[in-house]
Amino acid sequence: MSDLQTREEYQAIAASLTPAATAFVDGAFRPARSGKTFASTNPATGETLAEVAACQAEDVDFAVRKAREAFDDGRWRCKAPAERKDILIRLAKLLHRNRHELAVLESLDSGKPIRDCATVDVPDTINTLKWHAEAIDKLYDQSAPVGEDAMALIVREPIGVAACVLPWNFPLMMLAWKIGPALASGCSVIVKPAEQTSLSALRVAELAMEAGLPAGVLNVVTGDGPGAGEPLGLHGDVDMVSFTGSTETGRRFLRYSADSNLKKVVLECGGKNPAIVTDDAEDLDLVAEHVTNAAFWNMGENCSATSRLIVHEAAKAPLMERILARARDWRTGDPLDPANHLGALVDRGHFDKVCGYLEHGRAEAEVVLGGQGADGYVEPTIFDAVDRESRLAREEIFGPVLSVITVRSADEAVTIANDSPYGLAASVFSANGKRALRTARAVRAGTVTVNCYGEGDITTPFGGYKQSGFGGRDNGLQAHDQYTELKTIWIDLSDRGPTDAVD
Ligand SMILES: NC(=O)C1=CN([C@@H]2O[C@H](COP(=O)(O)OP(=O)(O)OC[C@H]3O[C@@H](n4cnc5c(N)ncnc54)[C@H](OP(=O)(O)O)[C@@H]3O)[C@@H](O)[C@H]2O)C=CC1
Ligand SMILES: CCCCCC/C=C/C(=O)O
Repeated sequence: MSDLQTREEYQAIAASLTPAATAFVDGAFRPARSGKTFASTNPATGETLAEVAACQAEDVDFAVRKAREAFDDGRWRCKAPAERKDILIRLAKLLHRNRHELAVLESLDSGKPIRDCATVDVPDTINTLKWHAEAIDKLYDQSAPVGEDAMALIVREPIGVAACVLPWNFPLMMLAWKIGPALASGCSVIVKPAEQTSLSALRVAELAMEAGLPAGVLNVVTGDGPGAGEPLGLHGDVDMVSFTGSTETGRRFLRYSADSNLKKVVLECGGKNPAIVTDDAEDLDLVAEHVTNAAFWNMGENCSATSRLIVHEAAKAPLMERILARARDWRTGDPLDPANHLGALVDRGHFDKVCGYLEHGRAEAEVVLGGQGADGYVEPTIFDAVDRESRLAREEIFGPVLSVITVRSADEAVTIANDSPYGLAASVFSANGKRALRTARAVRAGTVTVNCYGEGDITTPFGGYKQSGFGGRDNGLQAHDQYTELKTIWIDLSDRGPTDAVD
């Protein structure tokens, strides 16, 4: 049964909110030392939701010190695994109890439609934390096959202080994708939310304390990239950074690491994700449903959104007819109205950027749907006859914009799909199983879905090839690799005495 409330109920929740807006460090809300703040606004109305602490290097330094103390004295990492599991499960339960409030906070702060916040973002956040919590006391270390005269243990240890730098498109979900495995691994964590969307992370940190997480283990430093993100990236006592955002900023984190302590860096960056539809694709209604969802869900503000439809000329006309029919049904408007599929884009700067692409597309390609933005909203837009070399075909737009490229063979489709600096996600639609799988293997992307579109789920690793990703994966048990080091402990079991020679 749907957990959705009515628009009026969501409005009442919104009116009752007084979101915390300072940093959260060592178990307490704290303003930035400078006293500076910045406004967090509701992109749908322009209204200021909160004045958020603008943390800078000195605040970051304090947070790192507190996170390090918490790590070193073992208040979290040395707890019995079952006890850590219980605390994180308590947190998941608290999130569930506060799910409507969290969904509204997320929608107000980001412009995302409440229907998605309530049915995808918040449930996925809860499930992610629960899943990693459940794993804590079920993961075993290993012993290497080194023979009778020794025993070699391969043990996982938490890496230390982990910095999680978040984007604004899935503030809660990306928080959970990172703090879930980081806390499960025993790390201390410092979260840097995107400046547009700090509020839900602060609420989660507060609820984590209520769940029993020791002070200093989960900290949130609010602020912008240069003010708070850069000092985190450059800090000599941060052991790793897990980043989701643009490829350009991801590159900066590699430089920060090189210029400081060679901290581990894991990047989940942009995408220009193709959906390949071959001439033998069957059930075009289903294909249309997947493509529409993949392109326009979350206003296309999704690194794994389908932004290129690469379709065989034989399947194109009937498919486009079906996609258009569906996309026309997607309503855009007030994010707090559960009837709307698309809300507002995250802020004016991003809206202007997407509108720049629309203007370019109107001049370079054929508009078959939408093509205009107004007052912070962009309706589903489809451009046909897109030149594969054009900006529409190559650049990440991060809006509800689908570019259609027509091909004459599956090989041509794969060549175009791979002709991108990105390699995050792709989908292939073909009724011929062999061809579908061959194509899936030929596309260079971290996730390829066959005859469907999806992001996978918590059990499957998520990340990209090429400039879409670096250094590791979110989700799945593989996510724990980000936040752990492997240690080999070698024990001599031989009869050799201490004076026996070793060759
Ligand atoms: N892969 C993905 O999921 C995402 C991709 N993008 C893409 O990136 C484009 C730009 O969006 P934008 O918000 O600027 O994304 P960014 O990659 O710049 O932001 C992601 C995170 O990095 C932080 N950051 C920004 N600059 C720096 C810096 N110099 N040093 C350290 N940290 C920094 C941001 O902080 P702050 O925002 O507070 O400045 C935010 O927390 C979008 O249009 C979209 O194409 C955006 C978001 C997510
Ligand atoms: C229902 C799962 C949606 C996952 C979206 C993942 C996107 C990540 C990103 O844009 O960074």
